[in-house]
Amino acid sequence: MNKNNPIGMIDSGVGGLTVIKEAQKQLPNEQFIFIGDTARMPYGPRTTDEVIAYTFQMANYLITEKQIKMLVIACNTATACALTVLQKKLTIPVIGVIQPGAQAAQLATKNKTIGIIATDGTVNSKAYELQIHQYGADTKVLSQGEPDFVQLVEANKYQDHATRDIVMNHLAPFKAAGIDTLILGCTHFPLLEPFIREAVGKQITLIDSGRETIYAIKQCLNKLALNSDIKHNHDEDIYYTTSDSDDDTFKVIATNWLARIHELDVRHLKIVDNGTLQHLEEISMPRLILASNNQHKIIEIEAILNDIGINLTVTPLNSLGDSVPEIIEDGTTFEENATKKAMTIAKIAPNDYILADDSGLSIDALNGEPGVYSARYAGDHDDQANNDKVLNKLEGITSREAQFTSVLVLVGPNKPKLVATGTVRGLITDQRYGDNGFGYDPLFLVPQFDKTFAQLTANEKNQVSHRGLALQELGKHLPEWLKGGV
Ligand SMILES: O=c1[nH]c(=O)c2ncn([C@@H]3O[C@H](COP(=O)(O)OP(=O)(O)OP(=O)(O)O)[C@@H](O)[C@H]3O)c2[nH]1
Ligand SMILES: [Mg+2]
Repeated sequence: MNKNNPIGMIDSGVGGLTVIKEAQKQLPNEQFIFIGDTARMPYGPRTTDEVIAYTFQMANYLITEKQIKMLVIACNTATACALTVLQKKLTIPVIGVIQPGAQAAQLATKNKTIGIIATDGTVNSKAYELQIHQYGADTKVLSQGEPDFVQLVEANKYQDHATRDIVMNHLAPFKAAGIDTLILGCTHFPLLEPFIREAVGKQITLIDSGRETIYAIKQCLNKLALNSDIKHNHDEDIYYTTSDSDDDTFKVIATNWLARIHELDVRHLKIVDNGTLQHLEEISMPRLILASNNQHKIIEIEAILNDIGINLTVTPLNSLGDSVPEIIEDGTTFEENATKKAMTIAKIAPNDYILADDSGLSIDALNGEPGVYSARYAGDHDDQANNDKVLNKLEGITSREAQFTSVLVLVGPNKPKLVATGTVRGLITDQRYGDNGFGYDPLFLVPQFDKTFAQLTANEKNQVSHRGLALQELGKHLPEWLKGGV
């Protein structure tokens, strides 16, 4: 499991945003991908089987499409119904909100009397009681279902005056009940915290289960050495909803509640008949990052991919901005270097496909030189000096045979690396011919055309070049590779 992969978080709707908000504050290095199942909320009145099924669907999407390293169920009802089942079936760690909230409440209570407000589903499951009693069997627990609170928050009425009156009314019994600690046992409820606080009084400790869950996430990351070592900017977090794409209530609440400077990346997931979740654009267009700083190569690769019908959005490396680390090409083979390029970029873009090319010219009479040193044979990417060095070294030598090699390495989320090689044989001329192409192109004569690469059009070069052949080879294995996983 790659520790730089994102953490998935799921909820029935906007409630989990209270957990995300705390997580964004306390875990600056992690990237979060959130799903709010707004199309099927509220979960409170649903059957256990339904909640388990929905929770699995979201978990499956996040695991297969987003390669999450950990799942947080930021919903009390879903935790009560599905946590144990998910923990058994999934291979990644799964964390719920109930145990951390129960533990914090047990630590906070002095008079051993704890109140809980939650959805009916959570209250009926008795999940909090069970947990609380694990830490102290004699603690008195008073639970109250508050399904209306969820609806008020989801309808973006959590700051309304009328909502305040409802909260004051509903929570009045707790004042008389002698509790000293109240668990907000639904992740929607922290949005109502000011009203809840007013209703129960200052002396009562409010436990926000979601906030307590952050400690559990931290502990788990530490224990499994899964802390991301890249500082993810939380503006990269993605928020999915399952309701209609033109319903922007979620975005309004999320923008207001999370108060982030950049516009939130809110996307829509379609629920397909069999319960699978799909993001249509993401399905048709996975991103392919070309891990190369060589613009000539990028242009060639884009043109060839287009030619052979590989329909992916190609992202050049330089569009990733400052986050791209330096890649030291100290391998002894083209494959080693190409792998290094691909893996370095995969670390900063774990959810994308990455294609790297390492290539070079190998001259028979020079024992394969310049080979992996092609880019820096005489001077670093100094084509003029590199060409001169080749011509000088071959002066008086009649054997002019040479070969270009391109080794491509493709990596992708949860995929083994795919390697494809292309080679083209030719002759080194005694002077430069032609102006097209780059690198050693003016010295590399292709017998079939009796022209150097630099005298061929881009299209002609791509038909026979090492890079063109390597990409054709890659294309052959691509459909199978895209289907498979590690
Ligand atoms: O005349 C050429 N026609 C080609 O078609 C070609 N392909 C590779 N080369 C040479 O080999 C080096 C690769 O080195 P290389 O794989 O490290 O690439 P690079 O450093 O240029 O870019 P990057 O992909 O590493 O960012 C390049 O710089 C060139 O000198 C070529 N020369
Ligand atoms: Mg290079």
